[in-house]
Amino acid sequence: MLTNVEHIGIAVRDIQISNELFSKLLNVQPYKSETVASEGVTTSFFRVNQTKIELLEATNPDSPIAKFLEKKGEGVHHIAFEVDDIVSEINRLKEDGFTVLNEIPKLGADNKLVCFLHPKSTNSVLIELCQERK
Ligand SMILES: CC[C@H](C(=O)O)C(=O)SCCNC(=O)CCNC(=O)[C@H](O)C(C)(C)COP(=O)(O)OP(=O)(O)OC[C@H]1O[C@@H](n2cnc3c(N)ncnc32)[C@H](O)[C@@H]1OP(=O)(O)O
Ligand SMILES: [Co+2]
Repeated sequence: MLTNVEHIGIAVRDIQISNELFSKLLNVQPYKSETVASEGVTTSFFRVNQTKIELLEATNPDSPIAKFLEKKGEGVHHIAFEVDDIVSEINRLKEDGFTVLNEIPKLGADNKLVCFLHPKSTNSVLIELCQERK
């Protein structure tokens, strides 16, 4: 079951500049900055009531964020949903015809296990599923 929008991922060129912009916009400071080497990203997280904004800067040219920036520029990159049981959600979504990019959940930021659905199977919106790591 997808329970809520866990975060909205936004691709940015310079996370320091964007941290300042979003701190002003949201009137709150980021509560965390974290590099996820396996994804080639540095992130910062802002809490906005029950959801979060995740800013993402590429740490190398092969990063998905670098490719996204090249192709589409800065902007909304993905929507992440919280799930109670990521493995059963992966199985359900596969059965329902969605393309799961990593069938084995991987370590995400902010103490989550994550997977992604290919945008080609979700009306061109990159979807991430996140389960809190126990
Ligand atoms: C895990 C840490 C953190 C967290 O929250 O915990 C993160 O969120 S990390 C976020 C970065 N990691 C990822 O995005 C992993 C999943 N993404 C991928 O595997 C790729 O980026 C993929 C498959 C979505 C796209 O790969 P690539 O860019 O190499 O392929 P194409 O250029 O051929 O794109 C295929 C097709 O998809 C469109 N596209 C690409 N990215 C997006 C996007 N973010 N939203 C919507 N659509 C996207 C791209 O334009 C192509 O469409 P086409 O019509 O052919 O142009
Ligand atoms: Co994310």
